[in-house]
Amino acid sequence: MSLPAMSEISCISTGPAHSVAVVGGGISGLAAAYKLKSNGLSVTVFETEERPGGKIRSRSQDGFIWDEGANTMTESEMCVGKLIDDLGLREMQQFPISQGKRYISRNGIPEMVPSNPMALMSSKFLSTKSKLQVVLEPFIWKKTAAKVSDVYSEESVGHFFQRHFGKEVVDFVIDPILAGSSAGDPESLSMRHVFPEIWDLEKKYGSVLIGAIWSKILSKKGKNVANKTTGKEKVQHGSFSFQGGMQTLVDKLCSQLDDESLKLRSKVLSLSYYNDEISHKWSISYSSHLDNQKQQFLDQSFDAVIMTAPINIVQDMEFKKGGHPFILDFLPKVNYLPLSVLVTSFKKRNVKRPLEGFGVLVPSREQENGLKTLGTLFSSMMFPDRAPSDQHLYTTFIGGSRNRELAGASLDELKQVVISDLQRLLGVEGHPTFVKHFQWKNAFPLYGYDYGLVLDGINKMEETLPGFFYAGNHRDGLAVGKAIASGCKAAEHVVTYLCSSTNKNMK
Ligand SMILES: Cc1cc2nc3c(=O)[nH]c(=O)nc-3n(C[C@H](O)[C@H](O)[C@H](O)COP(=O)(O)OP(=O)(O)OC[C@H]3O[C@@H](n4cnc5c(N)ncnc54)[C@H](O)[C@@H]3O)c2cc1C
Ligand SMILES: C=Cc1c2[nH]c(c1C)Cc1[nH]c(c(CCC(=O)O)c1C)Cc1[nH]c(c(C)c1CCC(=O)O)Cc1[nH]c(c(C)c1C=C)C2
Repeated sequence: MSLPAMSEISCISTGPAHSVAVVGGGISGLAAAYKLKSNGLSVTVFETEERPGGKIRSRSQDGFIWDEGANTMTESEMCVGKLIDDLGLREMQQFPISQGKRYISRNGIPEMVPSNPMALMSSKFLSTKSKLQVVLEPFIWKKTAAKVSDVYSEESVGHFFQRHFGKEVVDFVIDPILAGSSAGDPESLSMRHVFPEIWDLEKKYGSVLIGAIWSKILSKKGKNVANKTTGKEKVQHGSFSFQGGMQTLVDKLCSQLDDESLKLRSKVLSLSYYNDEISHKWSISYSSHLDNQKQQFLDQSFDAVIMTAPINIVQDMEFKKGGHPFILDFLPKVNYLPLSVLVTSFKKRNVKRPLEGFGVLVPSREQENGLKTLGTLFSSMMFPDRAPSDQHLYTTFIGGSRNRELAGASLDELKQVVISDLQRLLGVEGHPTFVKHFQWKNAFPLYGYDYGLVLDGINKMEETLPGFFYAGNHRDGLAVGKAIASGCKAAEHVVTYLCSSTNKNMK
Protein backbone atom coordinates (compact mmCIF):
# COMPACT_ATOMS: atom_id res chain seq x y z
CA MET A 1 0.00 0.00 0.00
CA SER A 2 1.49 3.39 -0.89
CA LEU A 3 1.01 6.61 1.02
CA PRO A 4 -1.24 9.29 -0.38
CA ALA A 5 0.68 12.14 -2.00
CA MET A 6 1.19 15.25 0.07
CA SER A 7 -1.49 17.22 -1.75
CA GLU A 8 -4.09 14.57 -0.85
CA ILE A 9 -3.64 15.17 2.88
CA SER A 10 -5.34 18.52 3.09
CA CYS A 11 -5.85 18.39 6.86
CA ILE A 12 -2.09 18.21 7.34
CA SER A 13 -0.77 20.55 4.68
CA THR A 14 -2.79 23.49 6.07
CA GLY A 15 -1.99 25.07 9.46
CA PRO A 16 1.14 24.43 11.55
CA ALA A 17 2.82 21.08 10.90
CA HIS A 18 1.92 18.30 13.32
CA SER A 19 4.88 16.85 15.16
CA VAL A 20 5.66 13.15 15.41
CA ALA A 21 8.24 11.37 17.58
CA VAL A 22 9.92 8.28 16.17
CA VAL A 23 11.60 6.23 18.89
CA GLY A 24 14.54 4.30 17.39
CA GLY A 25 16.83 5.15 14.48
CA GLY A 26 16.95 1.65 12.99
CA ILE A 27 15.76 1.06 9.43
CA SER A 28 12.04 0.93 10.37
CA GLY A 29 12.23 4.22 12.28
CA LEU A 30 14.19 5.97 9.54
CA ALA A 31 11.80 4.73 6.83
CA ALA A 32 8.84 5.94 8.93
CA ALA A 33 10.51 9.33 9.48
CA TYR A 34 11.19 9.71 5.75
CA LYS A 35 7.55 8.98 4.89
CA LEU A 36 6.23 11.33 7.57
CA LYS A 37 8.54 14.11 6.44
CA SER A 38 7.58 13.70 2.81
CA ASN A 39 3.98 14.14 3.96
CA GLY A 40 4.81 17.54 5.41
CA LEU A 41 4.99 16.51 9.07
CA SER A 42 7.61 17.65 11.54
CA VAL A 43 9.58 14.60 12.74
CA THR A 44 12.05 13.91 15.55
CA VAL A 45 13.90 10.58 15.63
CA PHE A 46 15.34 9.57 19.02
CA GLU A 47 18.22 7.10 18.92
CA THR A 48 20.10 5.79 21.98
CA GLU A 49 23.31 4.98 20.13
CA GLU A 50 25.79 7.45 18.68
CA ARG A 51 25.12 6.07 15.20
CA PRO A 52 21.88 5.43 13.33
CA GLY A 53 21.01 2.11 11.66
CA GLY A 54 20.34 -0.32 14.55
CA LYS A 55 20.87 -3.84 13.15
CA ILE A 56 22.33 -2.39 9.96
CA ARG A 57 25.98 -1.61 10.51
CA SER A 58 28.61 -1.42 7.75
CA ARG A 59 32.27 -0.68 8.36
CA SER A 60 35.42 -0.26 6.29
CA GLN A 61 39.16 -0.46 6.97
CA ASP A 62 42.36 -1.34 5.07
CA GLY A 63 40.55 -1.92 1.76
CA PHE A 64 37.85 -4.11 3.33
CA ILE A 65 34.13 -3.27 3.53
CA TRP A 66 31.94 -5.49 5.70
CA ASP A 67 28.56 -5.65 7.38
CA GLU A 68 28.21 -6.64 11.03
CA GLY A 69 24.41 -6.73 10.83
CA ALA A 70 22.23 -7.28 7.76
CA ASN A 71 24.29 -8.13 4.67
CA THR A 72 21.61 -8.08 1.99
CA MET A 73 17.93 -7.30 1.57
CA THR A 74 15.18 -8.04 -0.93
CA GLU A 75 12.60 -5.90 -2.65
CA SER A 76 9.66 -8.20 -1.97
CA GLU A 77 7.63 -5.35 -0.46
CA MET A 78 6.29 -2.74 -2.90
CA CYS A 79 7.24 0.23 -0.72
CA VAL A 80 10.90 -0.86 -0.64
CA GLY A 81 11.30 -0.37 -4.38
CA LYS A 82 9.56 2.98 -4.14
CA LEU A 83 11.84 4.08 -1.31
CA ILE A 84 14.97 3.12 -3.29
CA ASP A 85 13.64 5.04 -6.32
CA ASP A 86 12.63 8.09 -4.26
CA LEU A 87 16.04 8.20 -2.58
CA GLY A 88 17.80 7.94 -5.97
CA LEU A 89 19.66 4.82 -4.79
CA ARG A 90 19.19 2.60 -7.86
CA GLU A 91 22.69 3.33 -9.13
CA MET A 92 24.19 2.35 -5.79
CA GLN A 93 22.45 -1.05 -5.70
CA GLN A 94 24.85 -4.02 -5.78
CA PHE A 95 23.62 -7.49 -6.76
CA PRO A 96 25.82 -10.38 -5.58
CA ILE A 97 27.65 -12.37 -8.24
CA SER A 98 26.17 -15.91 -8.61
CA GLN A 99 23.79 -15.38 -5.71
CA GLY A 100 21.77 -18.43 -6.78
CA LYS A 101 24.69 -20.63 -5.73
CA ARG A 102 23.97 -21.42 -2.09
CA TYR A 103 25.52 -24.35 -0.27
CA ILE A 104 24.55 -26.58 2.62
CA SER A 105 27.18 -28.65 4.36
CA ARG A 106 26.79 -32.47 4.47
CA ASN A 107 29.53 -34.47 6.16
CA GLY A 108 31.70 -31.35 6.13
CA ILE A 109 31.35 -30.89 2.37
CA PRO A 110 29.43 -27.90 0.94
CA GLU A 111 26.76 -29.22 -1.44
CA MET A 112 25.07 -26.78 -3.80
CA VAL A 113 21.35 -26.40 -3.03
CA PRO A 114 19.31 -27.41 -6.09
CA SER A 115 17.55 -24.29 -7.37
CA ASN A 116 14.37 -26.01 -8.67
CA PRO A 117 12.44 -29.28 -8.22
CA MET A 118 13.92 -30.87 -11.37
CA ALA A 119 17.46 -30.09 -10.19
CA LEU A 120 16.56 -31.53 -6.76
CA MET A 121 15.38 -34.80 -8.31
CA SER A 122 18.53 -35.24 -10.36
CA SER A 123 20.90 -34.25 -7.53
CA LYS A 124 22.29 -36.40 -4.73
CA PHE A 125 21.30 -33.75 -2.19
CA LEU A 126 18.52 -35.93 -0.68
CA SER A 127 18.14 -39.69 -0.38
CA THR A 128 15.82 -41.51 -2.79
CA LYS A 129 13.35 -42.04 0.08
CA SER A 130 13.10 -38.28 0.74
CA LYS A 131 12.81 -37.48 -2.97
CA LEU A 132 9.91 -39.92 -3.18
CA GLN A 133 8.28 -38.27 -0.18
CA VAL A 134 8.57 -34.88 -1.95
CA VAL A 135 7.03 -36.28 -5.15
CA LEU A 136 4.16 -37.88 -3.22
CA GLU A 137 3.38 -34.78 -1.11
CA PRO A 138 0.63 -33.45 -3.44
CA PHE A 139 -1.17 -36.82 -3.29
CA ILE A 140 -0.85 -37.39 0.45
CA TRP A 141 -1.90 -33.85 1.43
CA LYS A 142 -4.69 -33.53 -1.09
CA LYS A 143 -7.42 -31.50 0.57
CA THR A 144 -7.41 -32.72 4.15
CA ALA A 145 -6.30 -29.13 4.42
CA ALA A 146 -8.53 -26.83 6.45
CA LYS A 147 -8.89 -29.33 9.26
CA VAL A 148 -5.15 -29.99 9.43
CA SER A 149 -4.15 -26.35 10.00
CA ASP A 150 -6.78 -26.00 12.72
CA VAL A 151 -5.58 -29.07 14.60
CA TYR A 152 -1.96 -27.87 14.45
CA SER A 153 -2.50 -24.17 15.16
CA GLU A 154 0.52 -24.06 17.51
CA GLU A 155 2.69 -26.17 15.26
CA SER A 156 6.48 -25.82 15.05
CA VAL A 157 8.19 -25.25 11.70
CA GLY A 158 9.94 -28.61 12.10
CA HIS A 159 6.72 -30.54 12.74
CA PHE A 160 4.97 -28.91 9.77
CA PHE A 161 7.71 -29.75 7.26
CA GLN A 162 8.21 -33.23 8.71
CA ARG A 163 4.51 -33.95 8.09
CA HIS A 164 4.84 -32.83 4.48
CA PHE A 165 8.34 -33.87 3.43
CA GLY A 166 9.93 -36.02 6.15
CA LYS A 167 12.77 -35.76 8.66
CA GLU A 168 15.71 -35.53 6.24
CA VAL A 169 14.22 -32.41 4.60
CA VAL A 170 13.81 -30.84 8.05
CA ASP A 171 17.37 -31.72 9.13
CA PHE A 172 19.22 -30.76 5.96
CA VAL A 173 17.05 -28.12 4.27
CA ILE A 174 14.71 -26.42 6.75
CA ASP A 175 17.09 -26.37 9.73
CA PRO A 176 19.93 -24.60 7.82
CA ILE A 177 17.52 -22.19 6.10
CA LEU A 178 16.13 -21.19 9.50
CA ALA A 179 19.67 -20.77 10.85
CA GLY A 180 20.50 -18.51 7.89
CA SER A 181 17.39 -16.37 8.11
CA SER A 182 16.64 -16.09 11.85
CA ALA A 183 19.35 -18.00 13.80
CA GLY A 184 16.47 -20.12 15.11
CA ASP A 185 15.73 -23.86 15.08
CA PRO A 186 12.85 -25.89 13.62
CA GLU A 187 11.50 -27.03 17.01
CA SER A 188 11.24 -23.59 18.67
CA LEU A 189 9.91 -21.54 15.76
CA SER A 190 6.19 -21.28 15.06
CA MET A 191 5.06 -22.18 11.53
CA ARG A 192 2.13 -19.75 11.67
CA HIS A 193 4.35 -16.81 12.59
CA VAL A 194 7.53 -17.57 10.62
CA PHE A 195 6.01 -18.75 7.33
CA PRO A 196 2.46 -17.33 7.30
CA GLU A 197 2.21 -17.62 3.50
CA ILE A 198 3.10 -21.35 3.48
CA TRP A 199 0.81 -21.89 6.48
CA ASP A 200 -2.03 -20.38 4.43
CA LEU A 201 -1.15 -22.51 1.39
CA GLU A 202 -1.85 -25.64 3.43
CA LYS A 203 -5.19 -24.22 4.50
CA LYS A 204 -6.13 -23.44 0.90
CA TYR A 205 -4.65 -26.30 -1.10
CA GLY A 206 -3.69 -29.02 1.39
CA SER A 207 -0.47 -29.68 -0.49
CA VAL A 208 2.31 -27.13 -0.04
CA LEU A 209 3.79 -28.00 -3.44
CA ILE A 210 0.52 -27.55 -5.32
CA GLY A 211 -0.11 -24.32 -3.43
CA ALA A 212 3.38 -23.02 -4.28
CA ILE A 213 2.90 -23.81 -7.97
CA TRP A 214 -0.49 -22.08 -8.02
CA SER A 215 0.69 -18.98 -6.21
CA LYS A 216 3.68 -18.71 -8.58
CA ILE A 217 1.37 -18.92 -11.61
CA LEU A 218 -1.04 -16.37 -10.12
CA SER A 219 1.70 -13.92 -9.11
CA LYS A 220 3.28 -14.18 -12.61
CA LYS A 221 -0.09 -13.37 -14.18
CA GLY A 222 -0.54 -10.43 -11.79
CA LYS A 223 2.94 -9.12 -12.59
CA ASN A 224 2.40 -9.42 -16.36
CA VAL A 225 -0.80 -7.36 -16.11
CA ALA A 226 0.92 -4.75 -13.92
CA ASN A 227 3.93 -4.52 -16.28
CA LYS A 228 1.66 -4.09 -19.29
CA THR A 229 -0.25 -1.25 -17.63
CA THR A 230 2.82 0.54 -16.21
CA GLY A 231 5.13 -0.30 -19.13
CA LYS A 232 7.89 -0.97 -16.58
CA GLU A 233 11.03 -2.87 -17.56
CA LYS A 234 11.77 -6.13 -15.79
CA VAL A 235 13.74 -5.43 -12.59
CA GLN A 236 16.62 -7.55 -11.31
CA HIS A 237 15.40 -9.96 -8.62
CA GLY A 238 16.96 -11.48 -5.54
CA SER A 239 18.98 -10.18 -2.65
CA PHE A 240 21.11 -7.06 -2.96
CA SER A 241 23.17 -4.56 -1.03
CA PHE A 242 24.57 -1.13 -1.91
CA GLN A 243 28.01 0.18 -2.78
CA GLY A 244 29.66 0.68 0.61
CA GLY A 245 27.34 -1.84 2.29
CA MET A 246 23.84 -1.71 3.74
CA GLN A 247 24.72 1.44 5.72
CA THR A 248 24.46 3.40 2.44
CA LEU A 249 20.68 3.08 2.68
CA VAL A 250 20.72 4.25 6.30
CA ASP A 251 23.01 7.20 5.52
CA LYS A 252 20.84 8.27 2.60
CA LEU A 253 17.73 8.24 4.80
CA CYS A 254 19.57 10.23 7.47
CA SER A 255 20.74 12.79 4.91
CA GLN A 256 17.07 13.74 4.49
CA LEU A 257 16.84 14.68 8.18
CA ASP A 258 18.50 17.75 9.73
CA ASP A 259 20.46 17.64 13.01
CA GLU A 260 17.43 18.73 15.02
CA SER A 261 15.29 15.93 13.56
CA LEU A 262 17.77 13.15 14.31
CA LYS A 263 18.70 13.10 17.98
CA LEU A 264 21.55 10.64 18.46
CA ARG A 265 22.72 9.56 21.96
CA SER A 266 19.16 10.27 23.05
CA LYS A 267 17.48 7.48 24.98
CA VAL A 268 13.72 7.65 25.47
CA LEU A 269 12.84 6.85 29.08
CA SER A 270 9.14 7.61 29.46
CA LEU A 271 6.08 8.52 27.43
CA SER A 272 2.97 10.24 28.70
CA TYR A 273 -0.32 10.73 26.86
CA TYR A 274 -2.67 13.47 27.98
CA ASN A 275 -5.71 15.08 26.43
CA ASP A 276 -8.16 17.88 27.11
CA GLU A 277 -11.05 19.28 25.09
CA ILE A 278 -8.85 20.75 22.40
CA SER A 279 -5.66 18.78 22.23
CA HIS A 280 -4.15 15.30 22.44
CA LYS A 281 -0.46 15.31 23.20
CA TRP A 282 2.40 13.00 23.97
CA SER A 283 5.18 14.13 26.26
CA ILE A 284 8.44 12.27 25.81
CA SER A 285 11.25 12.32 28.38
CA TYR A 286 14.70 11.32 27.25
CA SER A 287 18.30 11.40 28.41
CA SER A 288 20.80 13.00 26.10
CA HIS A 289 24.59 12.60 26.00
CA LEU A 290 26.06 15.29 23.78
CA ASP A 291 29.79 15.22 22.93
CA ASN A 292 31.92 15.86 26.02
CA GLN A 293 28.87 16.89 28.01
CA LYS A 294 27.31 15.20 30.96
CA GLN A 295 23.93 13.55 30.74
CA GLN A 296 20.90 15.84 30.43
CA PHE A 297 17.25 14.93 31.04
CA LEU A 298 14.86 16.62 28.63
CA ASP A 299 11.16 16.65 27.63
CA GLN A 300 9.49 17.33 24.32
CA SER A 301 5.85 17.11 23.26
CA PHE A 302 4.34 15.60 20.11
CA ASP A 303 1.02 14.85 18.44
CA ALA A 304 1.80 11.18 17.80
CA VAL A 305 4.49 8.55 18.43
CA ILE A 306 5.94 5.71 16.36
CA MET A 307 7.76 3.25 18.62
CA THR A 308 10.37 1.02 16.95
CA ALA A 309 12.51 0.04 19.96
CA PRO A 310 12.63 -3.73 20.70
CA ILE A 311 9.82 -4.92 23.01
CA ASN A 312 12.17 -5.81 25.89
CA ILE A 313 13.29 -2.16 25.93
CA VAL A 314 9.71 -0.84 25.67
CA GLN A 315 8.93 -2.94 28.76
CA ASP A 316 11.52 -0.90 30.68
CA MET A 317 10.00 2.42 29.64
CA GLU A 318 7.50 4.22 31.83
CA PHE A 319 4.09 4.88 30.23
CA LYS A 320 1.36 7.20 31.52
CA LYS A 321 -2.14 7.88 30.24
CA GLY A 322 -4.07 10.90 31.57
CA GLY A 323 -1.63 11.25 34.47
CA HIS A 324 -1.98 7.61 35.61
CA PRO A 325 0.61 4.88 35.16
CA PHE A 326 -0.15 2.68 32.16
CA ILE A 327 1.26 -0.73 33.08
CA LEU A 328 2.48 -2.96 30.27
CA ASP A 329 1.92 -6.21 32.19
CA PHE A 330 -0.04 -7.62 29.24
CA LEU A 331 3.14 -7.67 27.10
CA PRO A 332 4.79 -11.10 27.45
CA LYS A 333 8.52 -11.64 27.73
CA VAL A 334 10.13 -11.95 24.31
CA ASN A 335 12.84 -14.55 23.78
CA TYR A 336 15.90 -13.09 22.00
CA LEU A 337 18.66 -14.98 20.20
CA PRO A 338 22.31 -13.96 20.66
CA LEU A 339 24.75 -14.00 17.78
CA SER A 340 28.41 -13.32 17.08
CA VAL A 341 29.57 -12.20 13.66
CA LEU A 342 33.19 -12.88 12.78
CA VAL A 343 34.67 -11.30 9.65
CA THR A 344 37.88 -12.92 8.42
CA SER A 345 40.10 -12.60 5.39
CA PHE A 346 42.61 -15.04 3.90
CA LYS A 347 45.13 -14.68 1.10
CA LYS A 348 43.61 -16.31 -1.99
CA ARG A 349 46.58 -18.70 -2.24
CA ASN A 350 45.69 -19.96 1.26
CA VAL A 351 42.13 -20.96 0.35
CA LYS A 352 42.41 -24.37 -1.31
CA ARG A 353 38.73 -24.92 -2.17
CA PRO A 354 37.14 -21.46 -2.62
CA LEU A 355 33.51 -21.44 -3.73
CA GLU A 356 31.72 -18.91 -5.87
CA GLY A 357 28.27 -17.86 -4.65
CA PHE A 358 26.32 -16.52 -1.67
CA GLY A 359 27.55 -18.71 1.16
CA VAL A 360 27.34 -21.99 3.01
CA LEU A 361 24.90 -22.96 5.76
CA VAL A 362 25.65 -25.57 8.41
CA PRO A 363 22.76 -27.83 9.58
CA SER A 364 22.62 -28.56 13.35
CA ARG A 365 23.23 -32.23 12.58
CA GLU A 366 26.68 -31.25 11.25
CA GLN A 367 27.73 -30.63 14.87
CA GLU A 368 28.15 -34.43 14.92
CA ASN A 369 30.92 -33.85 12.35
CA GLY A 370 32.59 -31.20 14.50
CA LEU A 371 31.21 -28.09 12.75
CA LYS A 372 30.17 -25.37 15.19
CA THR A 373 29.23 -22.31 13.12
CA LEU A 374 25.77 -21.48 11.70
CA GLY A 375 27.04 -20.46 8.30
CA THR A 376 29.42 -18.27 6.31
CA LEU A 377 28.76 -15.66 3.66
CA PHE A 378 31.29 -15.48 0.80
CA SER A 379 31.41 -11.69 1.12
CA SER A 380 34.09 -10.88 -1.46
CA MET A 381 32.84 -13.52 -3.92
CA MET A 382 29.47 -11.76 -3.84
CA PHE A 383 30.96 -8.25 -3.89
CA PRO A 384 34.57 -8.29 -5.20
CA ASP A 385 35.14 -4.61 -4.32
CA ARG A 386 34.91 -5.45 -0.60
CA ALA A 387 38.43 -6.87 -0.24
CA PRO A 388 41.89 -6.33 -1.75
CA SER A 389 42.15 -8.38 -4.96
CA ASP A 390 44.58 -10.95 -3.45
CA GLN A 391 42.24 -11.85 -0.55
CA HIS A 392 38.93 -13.62 0.15
CA LEU A 393 36.62 -12.03 2.73
CA TYR A 394 34.22 -14.19 4.75
CA THR A 395 31.45 -13.33 7.23
CA THR A 396 30.69 -16.14 9.68
CA PHE A 397 27.73 -16.35 12.10
CA ILE A 398 27.99 -18.19 15.44
CA GLY A 399 25.42 -18.84 18.18
CA GLY A 400 21.67 -18.45 17.74
CA SER A 401 19.28 -20.86 19.44
CA ARG A 402 21.64 -23.73 18.56
CA ASN A 403 24.49 -22.48 20.68
CA ARG A 404 23.66 -19.48 22.87
CA GLU A 405 26.81 -19.80 24.96
CA LEU A 406 29.18 -19.82 22.02
CA ALA A 407 27.71 -16.51 20.81
CA GLY A 408 29.26 -14.90 23.90
CA ALA A 409 32.63 -16.68 23.75
CA SER A 410 35.96 -14.83 23.72
CA LEU A 411 37.45 -13.62 20.45
CA ASP A 412 40.19 -16.26 20.69
CA GLU A 413 37.68 -19.09 21.04
CA LEU A 414 35.50 -17.73 18.21
CA LYS A 415 38.54 -17.39 15.96
CA GLN A 416 39.48 -21.02 16.58
CA VAL A 417 35.94 -22.22 15.86
CA VAL A 418 35.68 -20.22 12.63
CA ILE A 419 39.13 -21.18 11.33
CA SER A 420 38.40 -24.83 12.08
CA ASP A 421 35.05 -24.75 10.22
CA LEU A 422 36.50 -22.82 7.26
CA GLN A 423 39.42 -25.27 7.07
CA ARG A 424 36.93 -28.08 6.74
CA LEU A 425 34.50 -26.36 4.37
CA LEU A 426 36.78 -24.29 2.11
CA GLY A 427 40.28 -25.56 2.80
CA VAL A 428 41.65 -22.37 4.36
CA GLU A 429 45.23 -22.66 5.61
CA GLY A 430 47.08 -20.66 8.25
CA HIS A 431 45.83 -17.59 10.06
CA PRO A 432 43.48 -14.93 8.72
CA THR A 433 45.10 -11.67 7.61
CA PHE A 434 42.20 -9.63 9.01
CA VAL A 435 39.69 -10.33 11.81
CA LYS A 436 36.75 -8.29 13.10
CA HIS A 437 34.19 -9.36 15.67
CA PHE A 438 30.80 -8.00 16.65
CA GLN A 439 28.51 -9.52 19.25
CA TRP A 440 24.73 -9.03 19.22
CA LYS A 441 23.33 -9.92 22.65
CA ASN A 442 19.74 -9.73 21.33
CA ALA A 443 20.13 -10.20 17.59
CA PHE A 444 16.62 -11.46 16.80
CA PRO A 445 13.29 -11.86 18.58
CA LEU A 446 12.33 -15.54 18.36
CA TYR A 447 8.92 -16.01 16.70
CA GLY A 448 7.97 -18.94 18.96
CA TYR A 449 4.61 -20.69 19.54
CA ASP A 450 3.28 -18.00 21.84
CA TYR A 451 4.34 -15.12 19.60
CA GLY A 452 0.63 -14.42 19.05
CA LEU A 453 0.59 -13.02 22.61
CA VAL A 454 3.32 -10.53 21.70
CA LEU A 455 1.34 -9.40 18.65
CA ASP A 456 -1.85 -9.16 20.76
CA GLY A 457 0.07 -7.02 23.28
CA ILE A 458 1.34 -4.67 20.56
CA ASN A 459 -2.20 -4.35 19.14
CA LYS A 460 -3.54 -3.63 22.62
CA MET A 461 -1.04 -0.79 23.09
CA GLU A 462 -2.12 0.74 19.79
CA GLU A 463 -5.82 0.36 20.60
CA THR A 464 -5.54 1.81 24.12
CA LEU A 465 -3.05 4.60 23.54
CA PRO A 466 -4.34 7.20 21.03
CA GLY A 467 -1.69 8.30 18.55
CA PHE A 468 0.71 5.49 19.49
CA PHE A 469 1.91 3.14 16.73
CA TYR A 470 4.44 0.31 16.75
CA ALA A 471 6.76 -0.62 13.86
CA GLY A 472 9.86 -2.76 13.38
CA ASN A 473 11.01 -6.34 13.17
CA HIS A 474 8.86 -7.63 16.05
CA ARG A 475 5.75 -7.50 13.90
CA ASP A 476 5.69 -8.81 10.35
CA GLY A 477 9.11 -10.43 10.00
CA LEU A 478 12.83 -9.93 10.52
CA ALA A 479 13.85 -8.98 6.99
CA VAL A 480 15.05 -5.44 6.33
CA GLY A 481 12.33 -5.10 3.68
CA LYS A 482 9.65 -6.10 6.19
CA ALA A 483 11.00 -3.64 8.77
CA ILE A 484 10.91 -0.86 6.15
CA ALA A 485 7.35 -1.83 5.19
CA SER A 486 6.22 -1.77 8.82
CA GLY A 487 7.75 1.72 9.25
CA CYS A 488 5.93 2.96 6.14
CA LYS A 489 2.66 1.40 7.32
CA ALA A 490 2.95 3.05 10.75
CA ALA A 491 3.61 6.42 9.06
CA GLU A 492 0.44 5.89 7.05
CA HIS A 493 -1.53 5.19 10.24
CA VAL A 494 -0.14 8.35 11.84
CA VAL A 495 -1.28 10.44 8.86
CA THR A 496 -4.78 8.95 9.06
CA TYR A 497 -4.90 9.49 12.83
CA LEU A 498 -3.78 13.13 12.60
CA CYS A 499 -6.23 13.81 9.77
CA SER A 500 -9.13 12.40 11.74
CA SER A 501 -8.23 14.29 14.93
CA THR A 502 -7.80 17.56 12.96
CA ASN A 503 -11.17 17.05 11.30
CA LYS A 504 -12.84 16.38 14.67
CA ASN A 505 -11.39 19.59 16.12
CA MET A 506 -12.57 21.64 13.14
CA LYS A 507 -16.18 20.44 13.58
C1 LIG B 1 23.61 -10.11 12.46
C2 LIG B 1 22.35 -9.79 11.71
C3 LIG B 1 22.27 -10.12 10.36
C4 LIG B 1 21.10 -9.83 9.65
N1 LIG B 1 21.04 -10.12 8.32
C5 LIG B 1 19.97 -9.75 7.59
C6 LIG B 1 19.97 -9.89 6.18
O1 LIG B 1 20.96 -10.30 5.57
N2 LIG B 1 18.85 -9.54 5.51
C7 LIG B 1 17.75 -9.03 6.13
O2 LIG B 1 16.76 -8.73 5.46
N3 LIG B 1 17.73 -8.85 7.49
C8 LIG B 1 18.82 -9.18 8.21
N4 LIG B 1 18.85 -8.97 9.57
C9 LIG B 1 17.63 -8.46 10.22
C10 LIG B 1 17.47 -6.95 10.06
O3 LIG B 1 18.72 -6.32 10.01
C11 LIG B 1 16.67 -6.37 11.24
O4 LIG B 1 15.52 -7.15 11.50
C12 LIG B 1 16.23 -4.94 10.95
O5 LIG B 1 17.33 -4.16 10.55
C13 LIG B 1 15.58 -4.38 12.22
O6 LIG B 1 15.25 -3.03 12.05
P1 LIG B 1 14.37 -2.30 13.15
O7 LIG B 1 14.30 -0.87 12.77
O8 LIG B 1 13.08 -3.03 13.30
O9 LIG B 1 15.11 -2.51 14.54
P2 LIG B 1 16.56 -2.10 15.03
O10 LIG B 1 17.53 -2.10 13.93
O11 LIG B 1 16.82 -2.94 16.22
O12 LIG B 1 16.35 -0.56 15.48
C14 LIG B 1 15.83 -0.19 16.72
C15 LIG B 1 16.59 1.06 17.17
O13 LIG B 1 15.99 1.55 18.36
C16 LIG B 1 17.02 2.08 19.17
N5 LIG B 1 16.52 2.18 20.54
C17 LIG B 1 16.28 1.17 21.42
N6 LIG B 1 15.81 1.67 22.58
C18 LIG B 1 15.73 3.01 22.43
C19 LIG B 1 15.32 4.07 23.29
N7 LIG B 1 14.91 3.85 24.55
N8 LIG B 1 15.37 5.34 22.82
C20 LIG B 1 15.81 5.60 21.56
N9 LIG B 1 16.23 4.63 20.72
C21 LIG B 1 16.18 3.34 21.14
C22 LIG B 1 18.15 1.06 19.00
O14 LIG B 1 19.41 1.60 19.40
C23 LIG B 1 18.05 0.77 17.51
O15 LIG B 1 18.89 1.62 16.75
C24 LIG B 1 20.00 -9.21 10.30
C25 LIG B 1 20.09 -8.87 11.66
C26 LIG B 1 21.26 -9.15 12.36
C27 LIG B 1 21.35 -8.79 13.82
C1 LIG C 1 24.05 -18.24 9.19
C2 LIG C 1 23.48 -17.23 9.83
C3 LIG C 1 22.82 -16.09 9.21
C4 LIG C 1 23.07 -15.53 7.92
N1 LIG C 1 22.25 -14.48 7.75
C5 LIG C 1 21.46 -14.31 8.86
C6 LIG C 1 21.82 -15.31 9.80
C7 LIG C 1 21.22 -15.49 11.16
C8 LIG C 1 20.44 -13.26 9.07
C9 LIG C 1 19.47 -13.08 7.95
N2 LIG C 1 19.72 -13.32 6.63
C10 LIG C 1 18.62 -13.03 5.91
C11 LIG C 1 17.62 -12.54 6.79
C12 LIG C 1 16.26 -12.05 6.38
C13 LIG C 1 15.27 -13.17 6.53
C14 LIG C 1 13.98 -13.00 5.76
O1 LIG C 1 12.94 -13.24 6.39
O2 LIG C 1 14.01 -12.69 4.55
C15 LIG C 1 18.14 -12.58 8.07
C16 LIG C 1 17.47 -12.15 9.36
C17 LIG C 1 18.53 -13.16 4.44
C18 LIG C 1 18.72 -14.57 4.00
N3 LIG C 1 19.90 -15.23 4.09
C19 LIG C 1 19.74 -16.50 3.62
C20 LIG C 1 18.39 -16.65 3.22
C21 LIG C 1 17.79 -17.92 2.65
C22 LIG C 1 17.74 -15.43 3.45
C23 LIG C 1 16.32 -15.06 3.07
C24 LIG C 1 16.32 -14.11 1.86
C25 LIG C 1 17.10 -14.57 0.67
O3 LIG C 1 16.80 -15.66 0.15
O4 LIG C 1 18.04 -13.88 0.24
C26 LIG C 1 20.77 -17.55 3.52
C27 LIG C 1 22.02 -17.36 4.26
N4 LIG C 1 22.21 -16.59 5.35
C28 LIG C 1 23.49 -16.71 5.79
C29 LIG C 1 24.16 -17.61 4.90
C30 LIG C 1 25.57 -18.05 5.03
C31 LIG C 1 23.22 -17.99 3.94
C32 LIG C 1 23.27 -18.92 2.77
C33 LIG C 1 24.13 -19.53 2.21
C34 LIG C 1 24.06 -16.01 6.94
